[in-house]
Amino acid sequence: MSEPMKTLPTNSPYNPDRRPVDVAVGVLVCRDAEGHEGEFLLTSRPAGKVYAGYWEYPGGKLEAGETVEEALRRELQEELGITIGAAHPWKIEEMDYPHARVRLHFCKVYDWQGEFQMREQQQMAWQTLPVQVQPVLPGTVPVLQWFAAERGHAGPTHIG
Ligand SMILES: Nc1nc2c([nH]c(=O)n2[C@H]2C[C@H](O)[C@@H](COP(=O)(O)OP(=O)(O)OP(=O)(O)O)O2)c(=O)[nH]1
Repeated sequence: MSEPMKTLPTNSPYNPDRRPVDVAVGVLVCRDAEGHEGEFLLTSRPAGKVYAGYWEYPGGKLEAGETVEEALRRELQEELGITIGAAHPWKIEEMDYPHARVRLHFCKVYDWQGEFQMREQQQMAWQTLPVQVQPVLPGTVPVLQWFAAERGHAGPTHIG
């Protein structure tokens, strides 16, 4: 008699078929009068979350029925106290972490209103290449490489 087929839980890190969780990520970028892009915002992951203290772009998981832009607007209001203008879809990247498989929807944001408030006791840092804060979340590294390609930046994208 054949063995019964063993199935892994959908979210098991050992299950290659586990479904990715969609995450809306905001890349806030400053532009000069000519439209050239400069500093971008990184925030540290709050205590109590996986990868606490690692630097990333602000954002979070989509809730049921939300679009990426709606989720981003909600997350940045909740985490930073700012109201964003348009979110410009930039890149989509999947990352397979031990804790979850995520599909990251990176959007550039050029306009926002309000004072920044660290509502989750996180830290914020305006950065350019090479990024000086560390450690950087693995899912953040590709973004720095996209910036490097756009900006013709040679050499390391971050320290550490
Ligand atoms: N916010 C954000 N998350 C990222 C980035 N890169 C990256 O791999 N991730 C991963 C880390 C997490 O596994 C996931 C985001 O989940 P999260 O826990 O921060 O989202 P959330 O704010 O909705 O958290 P929670 O309500 O479930 O506590 O995406 C990034 O640049 N920004």
